[in-house]
Formats: sequence, C-alpha cells, structure tokens
Amino acid sequence: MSLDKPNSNFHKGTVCDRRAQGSPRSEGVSSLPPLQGRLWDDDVEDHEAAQVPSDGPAGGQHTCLASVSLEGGQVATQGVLAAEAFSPSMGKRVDLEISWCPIVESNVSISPVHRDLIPQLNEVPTLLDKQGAQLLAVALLVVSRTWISDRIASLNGTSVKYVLEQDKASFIRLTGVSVLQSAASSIVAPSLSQAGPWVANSFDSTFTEELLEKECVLQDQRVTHDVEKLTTELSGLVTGMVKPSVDILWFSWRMKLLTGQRGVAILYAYMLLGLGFLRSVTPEFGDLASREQQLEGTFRFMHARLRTHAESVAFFGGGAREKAMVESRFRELLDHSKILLKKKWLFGILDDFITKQLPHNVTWGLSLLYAMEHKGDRALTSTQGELAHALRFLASVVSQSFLAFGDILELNRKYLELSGGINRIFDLEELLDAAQHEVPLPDAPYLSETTDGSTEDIISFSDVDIITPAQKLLARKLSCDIIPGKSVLVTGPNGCGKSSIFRVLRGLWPIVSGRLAKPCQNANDRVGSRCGVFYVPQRPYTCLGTLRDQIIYPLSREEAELRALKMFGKGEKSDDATHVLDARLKSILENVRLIYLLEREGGDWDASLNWEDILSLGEQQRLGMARLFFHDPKFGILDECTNATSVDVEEHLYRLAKEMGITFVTSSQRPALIPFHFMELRLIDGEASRSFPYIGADFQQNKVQNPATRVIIFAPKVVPTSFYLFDSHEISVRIEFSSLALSFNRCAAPAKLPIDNVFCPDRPASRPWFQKEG
Ligand SMILES: Nc1ncnc2c1ncn2[C@@H]1O[C@H](COP(=O)(O)OP(=O)(O)OP(=O)(O)O)[C@@H](O)[C@H]1O
Repeated sequence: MSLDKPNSNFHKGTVCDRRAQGSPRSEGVSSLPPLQGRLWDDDVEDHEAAQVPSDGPAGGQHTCLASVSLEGGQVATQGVLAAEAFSPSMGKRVDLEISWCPIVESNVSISPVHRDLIPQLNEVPTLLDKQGAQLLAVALLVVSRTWISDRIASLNGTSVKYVLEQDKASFIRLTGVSVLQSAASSIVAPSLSQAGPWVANSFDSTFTEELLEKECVLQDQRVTHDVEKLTTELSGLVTGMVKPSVDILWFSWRMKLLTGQRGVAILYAYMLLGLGFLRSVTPEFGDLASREQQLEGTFRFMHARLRTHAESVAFFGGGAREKAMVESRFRELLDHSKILLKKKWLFGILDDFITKQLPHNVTWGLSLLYAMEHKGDRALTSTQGELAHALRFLASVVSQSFLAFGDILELNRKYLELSGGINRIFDLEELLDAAQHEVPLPDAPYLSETTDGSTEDIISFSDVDIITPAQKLLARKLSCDIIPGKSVLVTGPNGCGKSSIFRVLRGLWPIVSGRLAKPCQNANDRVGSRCGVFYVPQRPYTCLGTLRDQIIYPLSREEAELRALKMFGKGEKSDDATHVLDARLKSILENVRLIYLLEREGGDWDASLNWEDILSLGEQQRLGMARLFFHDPKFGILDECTNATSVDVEEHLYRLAKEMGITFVTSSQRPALIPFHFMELRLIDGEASRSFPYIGADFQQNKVQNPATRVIIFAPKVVPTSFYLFDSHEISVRIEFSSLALSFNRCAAPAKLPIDNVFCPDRPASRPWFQKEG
C-alpha cells in the first residue's frame, strides 16, 4: 500500500491502525488471509500521509487532499474499507484513520423459534386459581345432575309399581318427591348449560390477554373471533367430557346391579363397535374447521380493509375490482362451508343411527336379559310391580348410557374440530413468541438503552445488520453515531431500507448482529421529563379521541397534564393542570399552523371527531409534528413525515424543531431539508453488496467548531483503488472507487474525476451541497 502526496503544501497527518487501538472493528481479523494482516503491519509505506495545507489563504478556500492507493486489489474485495477524517479547523491538522475490517458473510438466520408456548397455554388450572375453582364447580354440577337423573329414572319405575299396586298414599308421596327433584333438576340443568360460556369467558380472557401481552398488532380476526370460537368450543369440551364420563360410570354400575356383568359386557361391546365404526368414517373435521376459520378471517379482513381505504378505491374507480375480489373470497368460503355442511350431514346420519336409533334395540335385548334372569311368580301384583319398575329403570339407564356414549362419540368430532382452532391459535402464539424472542430485550447484549445522563445521549449503530422479516439483508454492518446537535439525513432510493433502520432502532425488527445504543425510549417511560427518542412514522396516525388526544398521543390526558405541569407549569397547582396543558397545546398548534382546527371547533379541545377522515394528509402530518413538539424528545426520528406538507411549512417545522434542540434523524428525499442536517447517511442501492457512506457536512455554520466528521465506507465487493479526502471549512468528503463513485456532493459523479475537478472550490456548480452557503 502506498500513499501519494499530490501536493507538497501539506502538513503531515497520521495514518494509524485502529486494530492496534483496540477498535471493535478489529474483531475477527485474525480469520483473514495473511495479506490483510500485512496490509497494516507492513504494507503501509508511509504512515504520515494525510495532509493539510499550511499556507493557503484564510476562509476555507483550500483543500486538504490525501490519496491512498492500494496494491493488491484482491485484498479489498474481501474487506471493508473505513476511513475517518477529523478536521479540528481549517488549516491546522487532519488526522486520518484508516482501518481495515473483515467482511462477515451474510449467513444471517433468525434465531430459532422458542416453542415453549404449549406449556404456557397448557398450564393446568389448580383449585387455587379462578379456572380451577370454576372447573370444580362444573364437576359438582355434573355429579348432581347425574344423581338427579338416576333418581328420576328410579322414580319413573316406582310410579308404575305403585300404580300396579294401587298404593295411593305412596303414589302421592312419590309425586311430592318427584316435584322436588324436578325443581332441583331445573336448577342444575340450566346452571350446567351456563357453565360452558362461564368457563369460556375465563379461557377467552386468559388467551386473549396472553396474546395481547405479546404486543401484537393483528391484521385478521385471530385475537377476537378465533379465540372466542376456540374458548367456546374448549369450554364445551370440558363440560361435554366430564358429564358423559360421570354418566357412563354411574349408569354402568347401575346396569351391573340390574343385569349383571353380561348386560354391561353387551352394552360395552356395542359401544366399542359403534365407536370404532364411527371413528373410521369421520371426515377430517379439524382441518376442515381450520380452513373455514382461515377463510372467514380473510373475508372479514378484506371488508375491514376496504372500509379503511374506501376513498382511495373510489378515486381509482376500483369498486368493481374490489367487489370481484371480495366476492371471490366469499365464494371460496361458501364453497368450503357447503362441503363442510355436506360432510357433517352425512356423518350426522351415521352418528344418529349408531348412537340414538340402534340403541333402542339394544335396550330391548337387555330388558329381555333382565326379565329372563328374574324369574318369580308373575301372577303376583307385587312381582309385576317390581318387574315393571326394574324394566322402566333399566330402559332409562340404558338410554342415559347411550346418551352419554353419544356424547363421548360427539367429543371425538368436537375435539377434531377444536384441534383446527387450537392449531390456528398456536400458530399465532408461535409467531408472536418467535417475534418476541427475536426482538432484543433492553438488557440484551446488542441493545443498550442509555439513561438520561447527558454523556450517554447518543444513538449508536455498531456493525448492525438490517434484515427484513423475509430475511433480506438491507444493510450490512451499519455503523454510525448520532450525537446531540448533529442531525442526520438518511437518504437513498425507494425501498433501500431507510425506514427499516428506524424499525430496528425502535425495536420492531430484531438486531441479529451488531450493537445498538440509544437513549431511553419515549414519553411512556418518563412522564415529566424530556423523552429520549420519539418516532414520527411515514404514515400519519390519528387516534380515536379528542383534538387534545391527537397531540398528546400516546399519553393519556392525566399523564399529559402531569407532564405539562412539571415541565411548563411553574408553581401552578394541580387544579390548573388542564389549563397549563391546553395553553401549551395551543402554542404548539399555532407553531404547526393548525390553530384553525381548534377555532373551527369553537376552541373546544374535547371535540371528538373522526380525525382520519376529516384532516388532509398534510394536516395529519403537521399534527404528527405537533406530537413531536409536545413530547420534545432529545432525538426525533422523522420518517418522511412531512412530505405531504408544502416546502415552506416543512422548513418552518424543521426550524422549530432545531430551535427546540431536537436532534433529528430524518428520512427524506427533499433537498430543502439538507441544511437542517449535519450528516448524511446514504444507503446506496445495490444487491448483496451495498455501500453506506456516512458523511459529515454542516451547511448551516460556515465556521465549524471542532467538527469531527467521520467517514465510513462499506463497499464489500468493490475494489477501492483510491480515495480522496477533501477538507475545507465546510468539511466535505469525496471517495472514489474503481467501480463505484460515491459522491457526497449532489452533482453527478463520473468515476475517476481528476482531483482538481472534483473539489475545485472556485466552481460552485460542482458543489451543489454548498448552495446554501452564505
Ligand atoms: N415487513 C416486511 N417484510 C418483508 N419485507 C419488508 C417489510 N417491510 C419492508 N420490507 C422491505 O424492505 C425493503 C426496505 O423497506 P423500507 O420501508 O425500509 O424502504 P425505504 O427505504 O424507507 O423506502 P421509501 O423511500 O419508499 O420509504 C423494501 O424492499 C421493503 O419491501
């Protein structure tokens, strides 16, 4: 490696090896080929290469130029070239650091899904918790109901006996007991049927809370519709399982008393055969139900979506197209429902025959068996009465057993249907779990949230890979520091990943590698103090509520009042909190030039309208900025959030933000915003290899006091043959590679321009970055 000296009028600077200084970038270098190691140790022929003009006229008209050529271009293809230029002030000294970093191949994989949801959802209720007590109550109800059914069956038989014996007194007493039992039954039976929804509600709230706890923003109906359906079915399964089981045990015992083991064996043989047969012909109700729920969810989602975008669709004249799409979904759902109904109908026929009709004949058989085993003098009325009682009781027992048996068979079908719903909810749970585990927790090693301590007010990306949920690598090893007062403009073509950087910053997307430091999150974290970071997204969001709510969002009125009182209510009492808050909000509305909204509502801050429909896009964006001003963060993350406002309003808003001391990280394509930023983070579109120059330029102040402009170039697959650093009082940098020219001024950048042409200070046309100068 050699360093050229294109001009002799330069002070000598230094070129140093950052690895020797323990830079974090040196990690992993040991795995590089030896050539790269030698680059730093041996190949730098001249360590004193960055130079600053010593004798140029004052006023920043001079250039500082360092040209670095690399020998062995193949080395660069495997490395990332990074350079830092520090220009304390014009004409003094430039320290140039060049570091050599390895490229880590992008073998990015999202961390494995943590499949611990089943224990979570399957937590067994105990008697001490609400659900356990509910289940116990249901069990008690079931046992009482079975006992009452048994008593009623017995009384039925006894009534025949008393009729045959013409025992009036006993008959009247029996009728009294029967009325009491019927009353008890009429309390127990409805209670049992209500127990289902009761348990369902409990399950519903548990499941829904569990899912919502995972901060999901759901696009379909899963949290509401699916969970409700699942819990209703689940509670039905609980009562439906306990009741027939108790019935079967109870009535089997009674049957044994009446008919002996033979009768019980016949009954069970029939049940098992019937069950086996029905099982073999049961359609896949689980899959069918799951598909039906999915289709229903999509259909409802399309409706909800259409309602949201009704105006846009109307402008495009897309009504017919949307109708066709909704209809096609509806037809799909309808066709599926028809198939499901048909299968249910056919299965219902078999089910009814096996579990309800055929059992009559079995009852006859068992009655015959009983009659044959109880021989006696049938001429006696008492014997006839006994027989009539026993046969009637037996018929009731058999019919109850078959009902229970039918319920058990039904359970199988219900379970299959339920499994479809469970699968869908578990899928959702799994996704949320995965997302939760991927998003780093605040104490994760790769994310640190600094406190409000002034020294730690920095947003710092260090070797962070920006990866979409579809695992597309948008930015490799992004590194940049955003310090207070040095706003950053994020630029780049559409879809290159500007908003994605903000998503990672906000924690919506996980940090798979690298490290991110940022101040404490937002207003929610600290009521009454200046919040660390506040995000204003690209799409405006108006919440449901009053005009006041729009500005203080996401704080509640009480929180906002508290905050306003602490920050602006000097010595005012808490009774005046609303007044202090509203005065503050009024001045903000004036600042964002939306005061007419308040006037329109007759000064009523509590006007609650459908703001999304009423406000224009530009007005909504200005409200978004009003929100920013209210929260007054140290860092404002502004994602093209003023692109619908006029340029003069946009400039006005940025000027205000700057005056308030908000450091912003802006994603924007508008050149008008350049003067409000100190640095540009440019995302250059490319495929796997991408370049991320991070350059500094203060366009506002001609006299830069102690600027520290850092340049980091990531050009993984580009062979850097030379780069030129240019320094004037404005701090500007230009870097060229053999196959890619990264220009930090806005002019078109032909590759390999002669140095003098690129940075000629006398030719303003070639320096449009500086148009704002003077
Ligand atoms: N949830 C997602 N899942 C998969 N890919 C996504 C997701 N969100 C965004 N992307 C993709 O990531 C890329 C970067 O998106 P991003 O929104 O960051 O672009 P941008 O640079 O902000 O674009 P613009 O200038 O148009 O706002 C795009 O190709 C986009 O399609």
